[in-house]
Amino acid sequence: MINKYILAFDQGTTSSRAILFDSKARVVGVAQKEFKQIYPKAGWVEHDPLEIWNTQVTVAKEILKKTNTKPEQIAAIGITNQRETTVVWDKNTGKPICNAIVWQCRRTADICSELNRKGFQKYIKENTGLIIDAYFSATKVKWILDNIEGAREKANRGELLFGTIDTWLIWNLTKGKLHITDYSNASRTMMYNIKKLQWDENILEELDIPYAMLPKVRQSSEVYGVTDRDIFDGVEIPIAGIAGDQQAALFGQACFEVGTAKNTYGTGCFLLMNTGENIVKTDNGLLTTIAWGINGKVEYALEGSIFMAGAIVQWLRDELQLIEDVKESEHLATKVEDNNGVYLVPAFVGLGAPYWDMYARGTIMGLTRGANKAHIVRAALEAIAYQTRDVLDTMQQDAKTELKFLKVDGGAVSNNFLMQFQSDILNVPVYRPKVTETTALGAAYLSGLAVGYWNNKKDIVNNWSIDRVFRPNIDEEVKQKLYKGWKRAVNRAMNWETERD
Ligand SMILES: Nc1ncnc2c1ncn2[C@@H]1O[C@H](COP(=O)(O)OP(=O)(O)O)[C@@H](O)[C@H]1O
Ligand SMILES: O=P(O)(O)OC[C@H](O)CO
Repeated sequence: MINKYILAFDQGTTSSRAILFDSKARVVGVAQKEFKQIYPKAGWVEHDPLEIWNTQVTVAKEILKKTNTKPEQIAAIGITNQRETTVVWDKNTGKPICNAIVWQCRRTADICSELNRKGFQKYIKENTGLIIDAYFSATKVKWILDNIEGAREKANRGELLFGTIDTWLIWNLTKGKLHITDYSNASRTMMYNIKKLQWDENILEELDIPYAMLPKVRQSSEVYGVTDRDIFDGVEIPIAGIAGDQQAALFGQACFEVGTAKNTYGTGCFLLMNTGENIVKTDNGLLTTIAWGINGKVEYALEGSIFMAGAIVQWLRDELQLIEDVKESEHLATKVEDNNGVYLVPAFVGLGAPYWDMYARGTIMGLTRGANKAHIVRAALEAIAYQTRDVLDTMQQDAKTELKFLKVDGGAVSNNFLMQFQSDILNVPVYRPKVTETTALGAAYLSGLAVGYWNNKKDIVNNWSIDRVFRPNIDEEVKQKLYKGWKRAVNRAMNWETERD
């Protein structure tokens, strides 16, 4: 019998990846392609949807070739994606009517301020679990309909479709047969009612978004359909799992028990805690989100979304050119004894949880003549850990629970300095698993469960194993002083831009 594998598509903010997993959840191979980040104006971020599709399908084909795998050896495809990023395309031509508006894009801040002024905060929080912010898809769709020529008329005639990246990929994989998303992605749009489990008519009406544009919401693990024959050498591969990347990582980290949590360190940082079938009320800057829908049951999570994490290190590399490679950041940070009073507040696209300040901007504070580039690099890494502490403190308070350990994953967890400092500043052990591709793994599990490749969650728990544990090892007084400095620095960064700007 030929070996069967699961193919995961991990469509992230900076790259498209295809990862092949075997039944022990081992990575058989990875193919990855970066794509263009488009910054048309300060605070705006776009992607070309066609480039996203092309890079994703190219890496999928590449990984099959690289590992000598035939399409018929793929038991199922699981899809995970950068969330909230909004694509609107013409149903008849299949062509996007403009670039995708990326989750980080701030162009709809004023639409959000208007919703705030009209007093929609409570309704949005109670029904979508979210905080009104340019981060989520709803105002991005409104912006497209209001600003792209002819869009509103076409939408009213039922000719336009909206989708997050999962929806866009599946539409293309099935040549327009499926226009679907899953609960976890729908819950990030700010127009999905997470209590009633349906698109929210009141929000759609307020933003003037036609219902006909919206995808059908499905479970995160079920066979939705098959890939078009033209894509993988005449073979139809089942598409059987969908989840937003952060929820997929929660699944891949086997955080199935209520109160277990993971933090993913990629472009941003996303800390999610499983709250089971309960919607935990939070008024302190966290989000309530759908973790996944599986076997007819929907489970929820609390989320702290941090917009800039690993991306700060890329900025040090690409814009300041302080380092040549992101890996160098660890060496530089450990070359100095401490941050020398330097704080970097990475509010480049505003601040997410728990501050939610669309008008905050990046700052470097506490510079003196003694500050050198190693201090700035260290401050950048420390900022990732401080932001995580801000979120975790709030989460423990809201969920009325104390975390015993934090599971971590994502590109930046290879940085040992960052992981140790994270444990120090949280005062919680940090568990780094052997497979840190947990986002892709989560999508693989969701699809594998749907086709019987894996039997149940127990298989997943058994596959999870630790690479290294980082334990708190810092003087209490030093820790407190450091964190206090961070809080002061954040204060200075907040509200830098104003609505008028
Ligand atoms: N050794 C490292 N130290 C610090 N940051 C790192 C390191 N390796 C990778 N990163 C950061 O991790 C991010 C990439 O992680 P990844 O999980 O691939 O992100 P995404 O899915 O958001 O594209 C980049 O922002 C990069 O700067
Ligand atoms: O592409 P990532 O991994 O940074 O994830 C982006 C998030 O899904 C945004 O909500």
